[in-house]
Parts: sequence; structure tokens; C-alpha cells
Amino acid sequence: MFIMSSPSGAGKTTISRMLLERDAHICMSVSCTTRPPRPGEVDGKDYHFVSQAEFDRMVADEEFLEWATVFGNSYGTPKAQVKAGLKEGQDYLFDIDWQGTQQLYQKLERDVVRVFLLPPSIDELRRRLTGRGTDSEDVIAARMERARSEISHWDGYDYVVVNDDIDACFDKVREILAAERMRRARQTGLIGFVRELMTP
Ligand SMILES: Nc1nc2c(ncn2[C@@H]2O[C@H](COP(=O)(O)OP(=O)(O)O)[C@@H](O)[C@H]2O)c(=O)[nH]1
Ligand SMILES: Nc1ncnc2c1ncn2[C@@H]1O[C@H](COP(=O)(O)OP(=O)(O)O)[C@@H](O)[C@H]1O
Repeated sequence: MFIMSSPSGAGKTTISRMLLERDAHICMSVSCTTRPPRPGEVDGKDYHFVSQAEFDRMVADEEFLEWATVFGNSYGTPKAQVKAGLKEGQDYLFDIDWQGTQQLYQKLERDVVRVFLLPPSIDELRRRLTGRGTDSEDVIAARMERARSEISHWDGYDYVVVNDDIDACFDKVREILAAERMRRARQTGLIGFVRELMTP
């Protein structure tokens, strides 16, 4: 479970898309949200867009691995897809906030890798939010307001990467993923091979 969090606008979505395009072994954990779709967002791909009533039902029926309220909207990770995939060794990418990260870490610590992206500066963060052109000025102001408190949660992550140059940032994220895949505990497929090597 490869989690990427950042203050809104720092570049998680962009880096996630690059990773999904270039790494055939990881797929996205698609969250449910009550926020309305942005232009270009596809239901079932970017998010499952659901009503508040449907979200509340899913919470009551314990269908989420974790869920949280962000910017007044509800977001949650549906259990079913991820649990089944993990069992088969599938890697999942999560674009979730610090609250969700904490919940996943508490439940599934050994399977979790936590990466936090930082913007190179507060001014650049504002430029990116404005440049993205998806939010009104009020929403951007609220996201900027929240950015500082989100950044304060950076100590709940294993890795921190500054997203200045996009390609350099992407390379670093890929290196983290590659190294984490090489952890001995995750290479259970090598057990037979190592035994064979040790056999006199
Ligand atoms: N806890 C949690 N957070 C989520 C989930 N899905 C998205 N988020 C977070 O909700 C925040 C807002 O996401 P979004 O509305 O797509 O705007 P963004 O900040 O521009 O990506 C981001 O910090 C996401 O990482 C989820 O399933 N659970
Ligand atoms: N390294 C970068 N340099 C310049 N612009 C960037 C960079 N990374 C992302 N962006 C742009 O900043 C905006 C916000 O990025 P996005 O990936 O949507 O952020 P998030 O998902 O964290 O809210 C987008 O318009 C994106 O194209």
C-alpha cells in the first residue's frame, strides 16, 4: 500500500498518474467521495462519486478501510477491492490525506509505505492551485489555509519529497517504490530460491 499525501496542489495527482502509466505492477485504490466531479474526472476511475446518504450507508456497513472528512466532503477507501488484491500480491497506490494514512498504518502497518510530497514554496503552491483552474478563489483560499496544517503532519510519513521539478520528483518516488519492493519481508517469493542457494 503505497500512500502519497501532500497539501492540495503540491502534485499528488500528477505524480500518481505518471506512476500508473509507467509501472504495470501498481494500480490505484479508487476512493469514494461526496465531492462533485471536476471537469475531466471520470466516475469509477478518479473517484467513485457518491451521495452523502450512500457514503453514510457504507460507513454504517463498515465498507471502508478508512474514511475522513476533508474540505467539508467525505472521502473513503472501499475495503473490497484492496483487500482482495493485496492477498494476491497486487500493489496499490493511495492518494489519501494524513487522517486516512494514520488509520491504514494502524490497521496494516507492515503493508504500508507513506510518502509525503511538499511544494517548493508556499507561493508556488498558490500558483499551482490557481493554474490548475479547477477551483474558485474561495476554495483556493481555503486550500491554502489548510495547507499549513496539512504540512504539520509530515512527521507521520516515512519519506518526504519536494516536488520542484516534476521529473526529478517522479524519479525519487519511483526509487522509493523500487527500494520498498526489495525489502526482505516483501520478497517471500525468494524463499525457495534462497534455500536452494544454501543447499550444499
Ligand atoms: N482519508 C482519505 N483521504 C482522501 C481519500 N481520497 C482522497 N483523499 C484526500 O482528500 C483530499 C482532497 O482531495 P481532492 O478533492 O481530490 O483534491 P486534491 O487535494 O486537489 O487532490 C486530498 O488530500 C486527498 O488525498 C480517501 O479515500 N481517504
Ligand atoms: N513539479 C511541478 N511543477 C509545476 N507544476 C506542477 C508540478 N507538479 C504538479 N504541477 C501542477 O500543479 C497543479 C496541481 O497538481 P495536482 O497534481 O493536481 O496536485 P494535488 O493532486 O496534490 O492537489 C496541476 O495543474 C499540475 O499540473
